[in-house]
Amino acid sequence: MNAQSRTKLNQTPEWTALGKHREQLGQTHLRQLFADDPERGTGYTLRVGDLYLDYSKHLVTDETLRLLRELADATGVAGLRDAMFRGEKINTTEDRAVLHTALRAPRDAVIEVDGENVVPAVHAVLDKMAAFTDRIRSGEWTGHTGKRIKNVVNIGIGGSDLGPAMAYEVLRSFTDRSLTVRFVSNVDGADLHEAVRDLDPAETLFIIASKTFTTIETITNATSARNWLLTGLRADQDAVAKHFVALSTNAEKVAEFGIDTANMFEFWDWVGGRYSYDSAIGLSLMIAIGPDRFREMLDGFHLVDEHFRTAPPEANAPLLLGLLGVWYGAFFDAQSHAVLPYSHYLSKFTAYLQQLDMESNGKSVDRDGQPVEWQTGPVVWGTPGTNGQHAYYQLIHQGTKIIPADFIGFAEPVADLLPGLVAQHDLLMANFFAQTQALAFGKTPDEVRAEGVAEELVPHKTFRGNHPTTTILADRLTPSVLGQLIALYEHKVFVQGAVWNIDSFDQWGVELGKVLAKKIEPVLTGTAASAAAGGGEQLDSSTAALVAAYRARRGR
Ligand SMILES: O=P(O)(O)OC[C@H]1O[C@](O)(CO)[C@@H](O)[C@@H]1O
Repeated sequence: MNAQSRTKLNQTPEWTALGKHREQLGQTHLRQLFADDPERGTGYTLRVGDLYLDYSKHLVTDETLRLLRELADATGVAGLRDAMFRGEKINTTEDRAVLHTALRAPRDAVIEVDGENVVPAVHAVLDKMAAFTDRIRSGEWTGHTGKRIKNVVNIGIGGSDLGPAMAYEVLRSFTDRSLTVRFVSNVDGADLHEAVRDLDPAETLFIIASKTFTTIETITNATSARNWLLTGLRADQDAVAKHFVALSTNAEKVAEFGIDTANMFEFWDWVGGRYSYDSAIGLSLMIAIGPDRFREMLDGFHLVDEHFRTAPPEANAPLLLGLLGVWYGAFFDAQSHAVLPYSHYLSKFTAYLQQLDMESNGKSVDRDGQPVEWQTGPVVWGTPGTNGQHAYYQLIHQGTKIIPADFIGFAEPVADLLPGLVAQHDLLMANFFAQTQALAFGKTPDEVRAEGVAEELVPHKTFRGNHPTTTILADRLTPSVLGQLIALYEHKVFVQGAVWNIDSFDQWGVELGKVLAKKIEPVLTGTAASAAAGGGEQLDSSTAALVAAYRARRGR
């Protein structure tokens, strides 16, 4: 559908129909929905690759799902999806194709951007990464002094950090334990300090990951890392070649920094930063888990890409998850979405999803630049489940807000868990199943009374239930399963952006802060033309007072 001629979302008949349906649904309880349909727990499920997805504990009926699919039809989700897979420039504000799906396409696929098949270049870079990985892991690649590389430090931020840092944690049990792999992102010097303080520079490889190679945090940390290395080795610039490689789209800036472009692993402007960890940005991960495991992960991504592209709407998992989010945002006023993994290895999973979802769909104008009149992306949050149970679950169970949540768990513990710890997995998973049950069905006042609870405590011990959750269960956390999970969320975010008619692939909202920081920094250091006046810029009275207090504390 042409964005220019598109009817506003909240003026479509499909939206109106959903609104009416919501009114009819009223306070209908999940207890009722389950009582009405004994097959609900098995019927409202999908299987995608290795993922078993249960959406029965959602506040939906067959009619809700039908109306939501009609909304997807009316808003042209399938058309936009096909345009994305074809390599059309659907990121209109940046005039770019959106082709992270090409990063995991098989060698013989043909995907064209501006008339050129991009798949051979994708595989050429993957092959180059694999060859480099093998040289590092075998010890063939040595540092400037001839020592074997034992430490790998990835320096990047946002999409050039969160993906590999998350996936490294997730796949720890598949990593080469003889290598130390660390991730530095924060421009706070403490981050780099803690990452390198116990490392031998002669054994350390820095991977500078930056799509643009202009990101101030990354270039600042990379420069400091270079100084640390050269000082530690008492070497000159020549040492850089054996200790620094770059992951970037910008060869000119890489060369300017002093990294040989032969040691650069390329990607392309049609890979968004938050969609990039299966590109060259994943090099640190590939070094940690090896090329074969990395390719298994890509196959997992591809499996879900194909599912999203070809599965019918009623069995299409990303479509379903995306539409459920639209439903709660629009018709239940849900403001946030919790992602609660029951796996310690997924401890950085939600942080990764925050960028994926919130940088993509945190928009308030539509594709034509008109203000939207409906909720867009939710606040995404969460930490591993059992820890959350002893912290914020109270609010999810008994607070005043509705917080749809995803529960992610695995039937088997990871392969190399110490034998004595394997038994704990049943307890972990008992909590996993118990929580979605408690959230859905709650505990009525009568049930509380039946336990002999004093009347004045009954309201406090009642759980109203009816809190919607999705359960995602897989047999085991493997590289392929990780790829499947990430692709599932990528496409869910895509579906929501398509329905809301926003550009999910730009991120103009990060720019203003960057520009202002550039202006304020010389004021802090006293190198601005007129520090008091904000380097020629008039600071507002609050910021001016804060800056003055800072400068005074630093003796300036
Ligand atoms: O890879 P780069 O160019 O250093 O950018 C890092 C991150 O900065 C952002 O542009 C936001 O500032 C993200 O979209 C991106 O992932």
